[in-house]
Amino acid sequence: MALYGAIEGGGTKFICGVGNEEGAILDFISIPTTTPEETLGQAMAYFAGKGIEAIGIGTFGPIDVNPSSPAYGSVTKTPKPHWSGYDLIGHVKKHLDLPIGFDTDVNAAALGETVWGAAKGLSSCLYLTIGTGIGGGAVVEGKMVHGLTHPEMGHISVRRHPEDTYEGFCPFHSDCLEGLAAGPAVEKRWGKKAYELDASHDAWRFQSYYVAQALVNYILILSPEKIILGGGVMNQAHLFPLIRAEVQRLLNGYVYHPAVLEHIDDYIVKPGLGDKAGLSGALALAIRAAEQRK
Ligand SMILES: Nc1ncnc2c1ncn2[C@@H]1O[C@H](COP(=O)(O)OP(=O)(O)OP(=O)(O)O)[C@@H](O)[C@H]1O
Ligand SMILES: [Zn+2]
Repeated sequence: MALYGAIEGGGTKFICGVGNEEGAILDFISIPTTTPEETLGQAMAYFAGKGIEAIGIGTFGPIDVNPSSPAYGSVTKTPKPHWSGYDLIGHVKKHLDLPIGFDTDVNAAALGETVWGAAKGLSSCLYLTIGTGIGGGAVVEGKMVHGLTHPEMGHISVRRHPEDTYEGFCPFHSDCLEGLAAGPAVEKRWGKKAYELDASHDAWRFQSYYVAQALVNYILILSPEKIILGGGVMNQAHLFPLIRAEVQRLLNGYVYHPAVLEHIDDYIVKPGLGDKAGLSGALALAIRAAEQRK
């Protein structure tokens, strides 16, 4: 069976793996994210001699995902030191003469989930990660959503909880969704690590208030057939029922579909691919890139 390379590029680590078209990850390594040359140098050394047919890259952004743009495949303007403007695809091409699939980590994860995971068999799904930041990706009618650039679902505006006095930490918008509900916001607001807050803590009432508002907006705009919530903060599994109930409260019967009205436990779910959603998504990107070359 043919082998494919996958890279999940994150702010703290790059995970590189080799898998097959059944979605099996046969091997992977984790490389710390330092400078682009150092990190990608190690990644390219890993793939050398592995016999892969194509490579998929799902990465943190913002990135240029427009194939007709001169900067396609590069990181665009980011506050992250060393990475602004870096040509990721250019680096990979110097080492591997293969079809390359390229997208955001979250668009890749959404794709992987529709191919092998919780949204298998569906033509749409939304994947939201709530970690150090908040990022969302979506597949609609079988394709990742792109436009002017790529979606930036973490930075939407949400209504403030009336009891919340925390100013928010987003350097661009202060109290956007990410500024109020990513892991660092929870920790700064309460002065404790998120995993130290027990299930009855007010933190989770605030958290579900914000995340549910975001999901309601995504539901109303994109109408995804499945919503998948990943990222470190969602390890707090008790958030799922809180978020589902709040989504139903906010929609108030308006989206008249059994998925939302009756089967919401099966509509807003954790990743079917677990902590491999991003890497499997990159694998799915590689397979798509190989198919498009044919
Ligand atoms: N068990 C947990 N409970 C609550 N919060 C957690 C838990 N584990 C990690 N977090 C929080 O999640 C954040 C890290 O998220 P994650 O593990 O998804 O890493 P990440 O890849 O750096 O995030 P990002 O996708 O934004 O780059 C931290 O703010 C951390 O406090
Ligand atoms: Zn923001």
